[in-house]
Amino acid sequence: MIKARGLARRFAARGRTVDAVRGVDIDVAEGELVGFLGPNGAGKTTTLRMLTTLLRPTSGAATVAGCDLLRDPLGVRKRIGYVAQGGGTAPECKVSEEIELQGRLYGLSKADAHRRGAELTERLDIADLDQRLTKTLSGGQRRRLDITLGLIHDPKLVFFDEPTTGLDPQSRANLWDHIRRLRAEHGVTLFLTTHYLDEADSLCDRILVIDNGEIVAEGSPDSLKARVSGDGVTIGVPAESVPRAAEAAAKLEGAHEVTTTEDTVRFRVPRGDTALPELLRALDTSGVVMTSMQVHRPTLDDVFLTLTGRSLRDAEAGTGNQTASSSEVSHVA
Ligand SMILES: Nc1ncnc2c1ncn2[C@@H]1O[C@H](COP(=O)(O)OP(=O)(O)OP(=O)(O)O)[C@@H](O)[C@H]1O
Repeated sequence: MIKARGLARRFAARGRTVDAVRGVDIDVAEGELVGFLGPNGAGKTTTLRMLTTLLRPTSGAATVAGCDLLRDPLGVRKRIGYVAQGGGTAPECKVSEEIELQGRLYGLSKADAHRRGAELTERLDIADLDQRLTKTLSGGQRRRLDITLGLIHDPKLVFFDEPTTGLDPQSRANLWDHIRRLRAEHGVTLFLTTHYLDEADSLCDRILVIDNGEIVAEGSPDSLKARVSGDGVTIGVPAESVPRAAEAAAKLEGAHEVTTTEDTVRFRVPRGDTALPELLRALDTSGVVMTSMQVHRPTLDDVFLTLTGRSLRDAEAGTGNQTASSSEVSHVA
């Protein structure tokens, strides 16, 4: 469904150049649900905009839904759906009018637009909202309307840009269910961007991890997590015992990545559950009283940390969108 090779995009802004995407290869097979995961500013939206013909690549080539991205952008547009980050609904429009308008834009007859709209809103549990003004919808309802609009022309490949950003946890889980059902019942291929680790983990068959414009890892959530060697263990100890506790942890078989804070010791071991009794004995012998203990299976954040040396959460907080405020000087093709 998607085959991209060396896709790159450079922006020039205020005399500076930003290599937003640095030659990525992407393969997505029919029926897959693939997530594009990375921190703010990693290049997710830029890649998505290239794949959906909204932005011309600086270099590289791609086939999307059977059409050549550069030679046949119209063919690509007809065959794909795109659910953008902010959504595109007009606030004073009724839901039914918005759906009809979108259908007509894609060349459907009024009757077909209504039929298809009714089918989708029914599946997305917003069928009873068709007479409401779009500005009165909740965040979750609005996202489901955005999805209806993106799927009105029955595309076989749909791009979602951060589908659940801004939603509360319950609405997010609800939207995930809808997305899963769309795939199961319509056989749609889905490509979504996200910076939520739990979203990528629970929703996607396969994840591409992007950082700084480059794909740094790719695989199923489980296979990515299997790359992180071992469980993470964090123990709390009184400040004066930290050096002794760290020493005891480092002596455990297979222990690595031992780090300390003022009152905790963290490390990785192949099996956290079996290492703990041994650690407790060692701490006892050294006269250290443990105040708390946590063992966690590897997460996608650990994967990101292992790959880049930074936690995805820190990357979010720290380096985000350095040039977000710079004006765009390179325009959409
Ligand atoms: N029009 C533009 N002009 C200049 N720089 C841009 C432009 N669009 C994006 N960039 C820069 O390219 C880099 C990648 O941005 P992009 O929006 O693709 O990241 P992202 O991973 O989608 O981030 P987010 O999760 O915040 O949406 C960032 O450094 C961004 O500031």
